[in-house]
Amino acid sequence: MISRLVGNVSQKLPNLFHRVSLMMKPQVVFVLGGPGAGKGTQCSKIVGKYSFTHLSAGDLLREERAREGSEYGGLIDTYIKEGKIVPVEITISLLKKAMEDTMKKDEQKFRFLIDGFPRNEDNLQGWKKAMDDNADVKFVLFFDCSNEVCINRCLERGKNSGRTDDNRESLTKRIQTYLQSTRPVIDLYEKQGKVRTVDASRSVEEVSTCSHMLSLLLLASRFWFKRHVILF
Ligand SMILES: Nc1ccn([C@H]2C[C@H](O)[C@@H](COP(=O)(O)OP(=O)(O)OP(=O)(O)O)O2)c(=O)n1
Ligand SMILES: Nc1nc2c(ncn2[C@@H]2O[C@H](COP(=O)(O)OP(=O)(O)O)[C@@H](O)[C@H]2O)c(=O)[nH]1
Ligand SMILES: [Mg+2]
Repeated sequence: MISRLVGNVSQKLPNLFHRVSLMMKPQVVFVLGGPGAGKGTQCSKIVGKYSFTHLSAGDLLREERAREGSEYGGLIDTYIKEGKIVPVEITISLLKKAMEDTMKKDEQKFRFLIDGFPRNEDNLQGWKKAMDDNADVKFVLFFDCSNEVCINRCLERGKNSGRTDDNRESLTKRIQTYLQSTRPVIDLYEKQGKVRTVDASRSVEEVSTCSHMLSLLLLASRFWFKRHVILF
């Protein structure tokens, strides 16, 4: 009986191992805050200091919009101009690919700052479905400042950014989307004790040297170790 069982298992093992592979498990910080709160600026500075890879959901969507032959270009364009959030299936596939490509190139690059995601309930559910088992969300870095500061910064940025949404009309909608859709996501993580708030109303220099933020990231880059997930 036992030998028959062992025989059966050993016959199946090569097949099983053939299909099993190990993948690095990304360690993730979500970076959230209003439009113009400084997410992109501060992420670039963090990347210069610590071993994180910065992925901006907005940048990935803009790249996809510009990619020749993209089947989603038109849809992304409309959503961005309207200040609405693109359906998560598109955003998550771009994020997943960017993470996989980064880790394939360099095994040590498993710590990610994901900026501008999850922005609404749809984003959150999409992440849970596709990524909850495949990545660890360590905390949410929340750049907090008033709507007025956000709007003024984006209008200032709009003078040179060439972005189709840095104008008053799009900004009014973006702020509304932020308040109605993104704040509830931040509140949800707050209830789980996962939000680390940074006062983003100060100067770029002051925010980037904020000791609270730096100590969190220093700890992360020293003590988050490489982990694997088994894929069948
Ligand atoms: N998860 C996301 C992130 C972004 N976007 C789209 C809608 C956003 O209005 C636009 C720009 O996002 P960015 O994060 O690049 O924009 P900002 O950095 O200016 O921040 P914010 O949109 O918070 O304004 O991209 C989206 O649909 N889904
Ligand atoms: N005062 C101040 N301005 C900032 C800060 N971070 C960014 N900015 C300015 O605000 C604008 C928006 O910054 P960005 O990083 O694109 O914000 P995001 O929309 O949150 O990604 C830029 O033009 C920056 O020059 C900050 O910490 N303090
Ligand atoms: Mg940005």
